Amino acid sequence: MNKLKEKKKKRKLEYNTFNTIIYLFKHIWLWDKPLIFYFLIYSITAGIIPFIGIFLPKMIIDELVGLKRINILVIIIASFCIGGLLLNLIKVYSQEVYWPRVIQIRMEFIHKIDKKAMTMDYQQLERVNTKDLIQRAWMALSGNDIGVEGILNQIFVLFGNIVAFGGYIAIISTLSPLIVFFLILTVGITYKASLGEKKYSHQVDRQMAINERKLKYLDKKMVNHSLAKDIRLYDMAKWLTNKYITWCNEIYLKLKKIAIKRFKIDTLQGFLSFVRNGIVYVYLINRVLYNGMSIGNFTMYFASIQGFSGWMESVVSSILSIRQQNLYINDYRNFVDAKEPNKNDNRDSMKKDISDRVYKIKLENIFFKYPNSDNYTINNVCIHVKDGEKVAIVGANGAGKTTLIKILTGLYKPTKGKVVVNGIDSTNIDKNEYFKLFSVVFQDIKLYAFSLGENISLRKIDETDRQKAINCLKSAGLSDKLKNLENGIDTSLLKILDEEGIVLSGGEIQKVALARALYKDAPILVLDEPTAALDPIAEHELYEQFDRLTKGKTAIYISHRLASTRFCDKIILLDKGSIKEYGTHEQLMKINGTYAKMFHKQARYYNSDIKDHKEVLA
Ligand SMILES: Nc1ncnc2c1ncn2[C@@H]1O[C@H](COP(=O)(O)OP(=O)(O)OP(=O)(O)O)[C@@H](O)[C@H]1O
Repeated sequence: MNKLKEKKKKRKLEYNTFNTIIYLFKHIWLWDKPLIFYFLIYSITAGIIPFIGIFLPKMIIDELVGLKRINILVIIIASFCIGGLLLNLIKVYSQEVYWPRVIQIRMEFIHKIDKKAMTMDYQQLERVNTKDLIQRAWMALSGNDIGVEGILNQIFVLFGNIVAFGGYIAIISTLSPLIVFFLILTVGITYKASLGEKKYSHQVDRQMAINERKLKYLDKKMVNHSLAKDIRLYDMAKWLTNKYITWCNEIYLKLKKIAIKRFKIDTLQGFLSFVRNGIVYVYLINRVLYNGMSIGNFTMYFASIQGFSGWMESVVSSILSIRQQNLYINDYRNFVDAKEPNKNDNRDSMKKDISDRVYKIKLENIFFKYPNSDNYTINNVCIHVKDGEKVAIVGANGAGKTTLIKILTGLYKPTKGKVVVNGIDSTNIDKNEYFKLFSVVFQDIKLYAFSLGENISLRKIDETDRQKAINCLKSAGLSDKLKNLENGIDTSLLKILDEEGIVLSGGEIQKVALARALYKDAPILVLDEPTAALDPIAEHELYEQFDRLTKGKTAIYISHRLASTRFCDKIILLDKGSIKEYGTHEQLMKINGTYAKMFHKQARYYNSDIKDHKEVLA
């Protein structure tokens, strides 16, 4: 029983329908005030128009059956037609003005998801849960009939119906309040049945968010050009297709269940409407035959009852739909408006404590555990980096080097311990100010299908210091490439948005990333395996220029090529998340531990390479 209550409690919506409507209109007021005006105009005209079709036939029939005055008939028909035409024009105009604006509002809401995803805590974003939340939030904005647009469209219709309500009630209640009650009863039964179906279909949609995420992932992989080689050479098509079919089938089975529920409700609705019309016909014919109801009134009442039934069905469907759309908007708000657990709102500004770009960084007893992991990936790490120092972090695959960099740069919050910059705990420093301290090149470099210049500055091209971007590209070793580009830094990268876009090699991409880091010109340069994709000459040149590239900066350098670490003041050997050895190259060689062993092993393969470096260093 308690479990059931708990389940019910969990399912309770955070924002009720009324709250959501206020939320939406607050945003519309903020983004597009005139839309509310068009909204009202549409509602009023849409509410009045149906009564033209109800009153016009009655008045014509009354006149034809009664006094038969041609001039009065002409006046009636002309005034109703002109009035109807004008109202229709206003309604259609406001509708046509309305829909592109509503799409614009949807775009604004979509952008709120983007903004949230771009600014939220990185660690939080990485979680699978967050990915599902984002997928569900997207659903609220995935079309014209769903979520934000769906609810606005329905409110649009509902407002029109509310205006019509007064008119219908006034007409039908003069006939018989029992008929009104009977009509409401039949519609009430359909409402109740449909509500269950709508809730069920939303639950299915929520589960589908997971299926859709899986399918999207697979879709992207199957058409991804960079995977096309593997797909062919490893004959992966069958394997991927099987997964695709399995996941598609899961979706199909869920949709089938909804379809069956809908079929049952539609059948019930059809049956009720058949019974309702039959009873109303019998009642009205009886009144004409035995109670002296005029043909004009028969026409008016019949049209009103038909209109009212249609009206009620439309109101019920609008209310159901609004309630259903609110479930999607709850999902949206649960992502967009959720408070982040890792967000630190109580930050000091670091600027007052720091002068002349001098940064002393201390990692104090850092422990870090990934979610759902039992073991610490980083285990009691203490590092002190002085200003301008060059520090290398080495270690086997999976030792925790990249994780440590993510902690240092503020992307991950340590599970225990703290990162201290110039004596201030980094959690007390404004996140954006903190990020400004680092120029980082990670292993998984991403290029954007924009111009080369924009890929360097990560700003609009007219906000880019073009000469600085060119200099950075040259420093990163792309002088020759740049010379060959007809449009220089205006050349588009990738062949996604521009057919003329260029495709860079792995090494060139790494150089672009280095140029990007140099352009940012942050006081601390962090390079995670910057030479992994470089040819020996380019690698050689990078070592040669290393001092110049990092001049005046603190540099942290992850590399598997131990020869490169000799440029550094300190070397940290990480093993299973702990610091195993710590010192200069000479010191570590002297103690003849793991570093020395790794160095000797590599030296056998890179012997000639090392000789070259010695020459460079000499
Ligand atoms: N996002 C993540 N979620 C869970 N575990 C992770 C995540 N990223 C890395 N790990 C795990 O943490 C460990 C350390 O990974 P990390 O990438 O820091 O190692 P690394 O020393 O940089 O390795 P490499 O030299 O191969 O780049 C690995 O065992 C890895 O599986």
